[in-house]
Amino acid sequence: MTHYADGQPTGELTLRTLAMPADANAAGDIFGGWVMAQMDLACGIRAAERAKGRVVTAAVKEMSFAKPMKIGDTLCIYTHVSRVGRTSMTLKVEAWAQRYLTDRMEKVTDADFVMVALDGEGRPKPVPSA
Ligand SMILES: CC(=O)SCCNC(=O)CCNC(=O)[C@H](O)C(C)(C)COP(=O)(O)OP(=O)(O)OC[C@H]1O[C@@H](n2cnc3c(N)ncnc32)[C@H](O)[C@@H]1OP(=O)(O)O
Repeated sequence: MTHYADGQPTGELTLRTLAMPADANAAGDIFGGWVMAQMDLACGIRAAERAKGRVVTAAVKEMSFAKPMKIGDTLCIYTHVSRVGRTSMTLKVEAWAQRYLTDRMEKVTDADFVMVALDGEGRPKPVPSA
């Protein structure tokens, strides 16, 4: 049974992937930029589904890393669309590490991402009603 060390994740599980040696420094710690990139990918998936079309990342709000991610951990990204504006969507994003070969889940970081719906020419367009 999965053991969550930092409360329960918020939102839907949107992306899972494995942290590999190429994503780490010499000490085996995973680069923060790699974790951020996976969070961005998850937001792209979730926001495009909500917008029913092309989206782009407009802003990432404050982010700090509470715990390290290590080679072999499975990164689990949870997303929740917390606000829909005219053309923008705010997503609450949480990154959790499932520790290597265990059922222990620890929260690594979280942030708010602002995604904007775009038309074919790359201009902001209204997000359709759900
Ligand atoms: C540089 C890179 O490659 S970063 C990686 C990928 N990201 C990008 O390429 C995005 C580059 N940026 C852009 O294309 C543009 O700035 C856009 C599309 C995000 C916004 O275009 P703008 O002409 O500023 O559009 P506009 O002012 O109408 O804003 C659109 C929406 O985004 C919101 N928004 C724009 N910038 C921000 C921001 N920094 N923080 C929060 N919301 C923002 C606006 O509030 C608006 O929301 P609403 O329609 O729900 O009220």
